[in-house]
Amino acid sequence: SQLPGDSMWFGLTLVSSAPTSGSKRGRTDVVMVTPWLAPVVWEGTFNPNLLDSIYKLKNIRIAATVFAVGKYTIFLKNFLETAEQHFFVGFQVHVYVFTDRPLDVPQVKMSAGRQLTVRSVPNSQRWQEISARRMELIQKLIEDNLHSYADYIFCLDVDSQFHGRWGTESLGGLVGVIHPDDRSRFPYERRPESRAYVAPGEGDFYYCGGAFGGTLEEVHLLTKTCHTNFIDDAKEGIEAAWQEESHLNRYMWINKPSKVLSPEYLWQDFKPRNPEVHLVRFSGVIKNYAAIRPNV
Ligand SMILES: CC(=O)N[C@H]1[C@@H](OP(=O)(O)OP(=O)(O)OC[C@H]2O[C@@H](n3ccc(=O)[nH]c3=O)[C@H](O)[C@@H]2O)O[C@H](CO)[C@H](O)[C@@H]1O
Ligand SMILES: [Mn+2]
Repeated sequence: SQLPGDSMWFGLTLVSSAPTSGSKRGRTDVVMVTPWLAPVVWEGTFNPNLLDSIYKLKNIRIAATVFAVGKYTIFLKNFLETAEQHFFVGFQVHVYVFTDRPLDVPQVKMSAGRQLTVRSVPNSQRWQEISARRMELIQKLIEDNLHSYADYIFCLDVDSQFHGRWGTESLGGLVGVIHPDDRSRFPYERRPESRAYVAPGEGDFYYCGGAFGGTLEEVHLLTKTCHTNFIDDAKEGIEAAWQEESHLNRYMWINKPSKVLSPEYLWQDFKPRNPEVHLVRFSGVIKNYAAIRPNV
């Protein structure tokens, strides 16, 4: 069977007229590849139909984790409904909702091939702990034989919604999302005592804690390492500036992601769209921190 491609891509055009400026598939205004040769995914740099047809043949299964502890259950409905519209549409998707309020998980109609599982987790009096503990629980989920049910996994913040396609173009071994804020505004953990330490001048991108993924093996190693380092830090009385996000950034500095997703994959609703962002696919919703978090 023939794959829906763009024949211009094949043959000698690779040499003479590489599809960059002006073409559907290429951008000159943004970085499209990292210095370690991982693609950076932007709208206009890939052919969605071609990618889908490749992965359809592989019959892939995608797991997604989302945590809704305490009042954060209010975000679930919108998250799940928009995921139905935009997240790996047409593929096998298994969403794992972690919550302390299973009765508050809304009934959202899911298409064939898609399902939802609720897992109970304890509450906590500190949002920092709720956020950080995700690493341990994702690690355990993968260890609990997730290999029988999924090939790839994405771990997402619940206080967010989909607006545009998030699909096969995002697949890779280890996948990070570039934070929408200027890196200088989001410092890495700078205390050398912390296992999340990133020295001045180090760091490639500042990655989001609110979205990452990859193969089960890679995400298992990431979550296990971040969890262990977070706990070992805690034993010495230190908590990284942005909890597990700091540890994730340290991890991805040492272990380079094989694919990097542009800030299209986690924008913020309160933030005006930057000109290089042609499409917001997923974004954090505006929230009243004081009203929904258990502590300030
Ligand atoms: C967009 C983004 O990259 N956000 C990251 C950022 O802040 P955020 O301000 O986005 O953190 P947040 O309040 O959304 O907490 C992260 C996540 O933890 C869960 N949660 C949190 C509190 C609570 O009471 N109940 C609950 O369920 C929920 O899934 C939430 O989405 O920094 C955090 C670490 O400090 C995390 O790394 C977040 O992923
Ligand atoms: Mn969030």
